[in-house]
Amino acid sequence: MDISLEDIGRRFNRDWVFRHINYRFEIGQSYAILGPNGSGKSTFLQVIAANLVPSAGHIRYTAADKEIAPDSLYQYLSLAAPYMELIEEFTLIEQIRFHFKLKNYLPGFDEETIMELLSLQHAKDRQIRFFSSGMKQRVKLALACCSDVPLLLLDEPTSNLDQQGVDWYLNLVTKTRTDRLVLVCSNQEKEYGFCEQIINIVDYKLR
Ligand SMILES: Nc1ncnc2c1ncn2[C@@H]1O[C@H](COP(=O)(O)OP(=O)(O)OP(=O)(O)O)[C@@H](O)[C@H]1O
Repeated sequence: MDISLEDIGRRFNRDWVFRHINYRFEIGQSYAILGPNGSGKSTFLQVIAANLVPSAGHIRYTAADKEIAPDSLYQYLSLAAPYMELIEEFTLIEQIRFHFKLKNYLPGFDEETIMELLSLQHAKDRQIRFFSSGMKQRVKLALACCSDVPLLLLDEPTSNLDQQGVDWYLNLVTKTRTDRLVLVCSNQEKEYGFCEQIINIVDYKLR
């Protein structure tokens, strides 16, 4: 999966969040999207995920030399973000089974290994709405990272995680990022230290 940004911009009403971004994201690389609160990181990620259309420019998605239409992109990506909700009424096992009806498991993972990875076997039949915010964050990250898709999008991946959770996330992402394109929106070094490339969204404001 490669993504080419051709002079893209996004505005809300008359305010440009970012403009004139020309960039190429390549498979096998991890990219950190940096910027302070409100600078446009999440908006940028939503545009890349084709959940928002760019207000200017074009995005080209290619996988195995074939162009992918933006409305098919959802099949190629997984996303973990604070604004992405789990299904609160589901039990943990129902949530996992539901997710993996829509996406395949990354090779080497299945229902059992994900449950082990989460260390939540005791909470298998508990509804998600009774989980702590840190437990929910671990579930979101495990579902996203263990899905067999070439594009992995992580927005503030360590939100609600304690130090042990941060180490758990780093271990998970190290195990699962090989041969994929990974984008991490962040303003905390601890969550993007593994990224080979850095993009500052503030470099693309009001130019
Ligand atoms: N749907 C919307 N309508 C209008 N303005 C919006 C909308 N979504 C975001 N914005 C504005 O776009 C700007 C960028 O917001 P965004 O959430 O992308 O920033 P961010 O860098 O991800 O912030 P944070 O680090 O706080 O999550 C902000 O000024 C925000 O108010």
